[in-house]
Amino acid sequence: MAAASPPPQPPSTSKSSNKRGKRRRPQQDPVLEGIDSLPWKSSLPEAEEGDPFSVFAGVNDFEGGFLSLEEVDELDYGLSIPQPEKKSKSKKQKRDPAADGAGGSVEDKKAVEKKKKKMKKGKQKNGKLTDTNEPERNEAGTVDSDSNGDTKEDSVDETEFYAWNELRLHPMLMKSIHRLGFKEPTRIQKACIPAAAHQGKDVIGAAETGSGKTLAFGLPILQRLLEERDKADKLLDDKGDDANKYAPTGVLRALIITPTRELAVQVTDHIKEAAKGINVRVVAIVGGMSTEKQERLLRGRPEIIVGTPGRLWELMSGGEEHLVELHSLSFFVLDEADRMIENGHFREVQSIIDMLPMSSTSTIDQSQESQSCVTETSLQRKKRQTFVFSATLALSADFRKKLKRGSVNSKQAVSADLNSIETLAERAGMRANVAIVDLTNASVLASNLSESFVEYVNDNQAISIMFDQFLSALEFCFMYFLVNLWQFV
Ligand SMILES: Nc1ncnc2c1ncn2[C@@H]1O[C@H](COP(=O)(O)OP(=O)(O)OP(=O)(O)O)[C@@H](O)[C@H]1O
Repeated sequence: MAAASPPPQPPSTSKSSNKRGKRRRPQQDPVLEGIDSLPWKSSLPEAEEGDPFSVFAGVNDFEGGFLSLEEVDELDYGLSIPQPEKKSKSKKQKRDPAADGAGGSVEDKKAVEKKKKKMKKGKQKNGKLTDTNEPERNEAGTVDSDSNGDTKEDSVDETEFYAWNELRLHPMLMKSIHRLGFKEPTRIQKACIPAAAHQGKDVIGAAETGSGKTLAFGLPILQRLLEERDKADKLLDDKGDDANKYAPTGVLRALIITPTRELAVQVTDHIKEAAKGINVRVVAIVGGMSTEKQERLLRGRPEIIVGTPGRLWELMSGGEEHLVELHSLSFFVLDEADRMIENGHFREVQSIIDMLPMSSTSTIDQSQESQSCVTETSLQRKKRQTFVFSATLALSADFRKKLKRGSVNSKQAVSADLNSIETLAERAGMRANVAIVDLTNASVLASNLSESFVEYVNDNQAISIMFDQFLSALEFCFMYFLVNLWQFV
């Protein structure tokens, strides 16, 4: 018997990294030889002998290694793969310049600038109100907000923004507005912000799509968080650590529900833009994204969450800690409430609302109903504001009366008719002194009609015309009577 030939030895790896990418193939196959002759580059770092990383990366052409089998989501798992220091010039130039950000060559930076300008132009063409400094999205569809956000403030002429003065927004928010280049508040913002931010009222706001509703509720939320921080800072000397309770951190402060994923991401980005430079975390929780990733985001304990009803309810009913600790929730917002109802999200929204801590009288019932929800005092409940925004609105004449009766009573009363914005508002515990701002075409038309009627009645000339017409009619009747007198006789 012939002696068994020794197993083929793997080639040395220390000589050339270029060899790594090549698999050994039968030399006689010309096609494969051609493929092998291509200038393959290794996607993995060169393995050193004795390097424990080699186990994963593979030390040679035969072993492969785990990491060569699949793409590793570096961002998700926090795994950083060391890159070889040397990079060929041609590879650099091929990279997407927009992905490079701050680093990169001068050419790259120029390309980024060009791309940004192009994007801005495209957006402005889309009409409606335009955001002059709209941020770029990251791979998750949200905006990377940096901590300073100071881009344009230095060159801002503040007098151009005087229209915002009457809204008395926090200086940090005014900085954001300067940066965004919004010279004046939109009508819905002008009407809603004073009631929501300074009078602490609930708000029902209705205005057409693209009218600036997001900031109409977004700015009051940020305003309150900033005011609380200022207060806590002032009290720090007197009260020490106790001052922190005026500005609780690490708890959910605002829950915003939107009917679609796209809208949730859009609202998140918009609020993030306004919150740039303010240490407030805003996170989108929507269907279609990995649950693990969202759970990770929630572990960061963001103050503001924008989400779609389905995914939010899935996490809440599963007892997700950050989402069920609602004792410090100060804002509950239903955005595009009309679409929420149309899209058949009613049950989920209703379930979420039922998790919210309610009035002091119902606190016990409520805590029994929703197992994992932390209860609160009536004082805290008073502090929660409810905002309902919509593009259309139809409220019944006795809406305020219904609210006065209270959400606890109405809970049973409305259960039969679930399908209306009113019902959602009532159920969410909206207060009777709610500010109702209806700027929809229907309401504008109605008010215009009544105005013209009032004008007509008050106008002397119009009255005299009516009187003349009345006399002519009387005259006509009299003549008719005379002409036909013989018949009467
Ligand atoms: N005061 C303002 N001045 C100029 N542009 C503004 C102002 N407020 C908001 N915008 C811009 O107007 C656009 C529309 O705003 P927003 O998305 O809030 O409207 P919306 O009423 O919520 O619309 P939708 O019903 O589609 O959600 C956005 O690009 C936003 O950046």
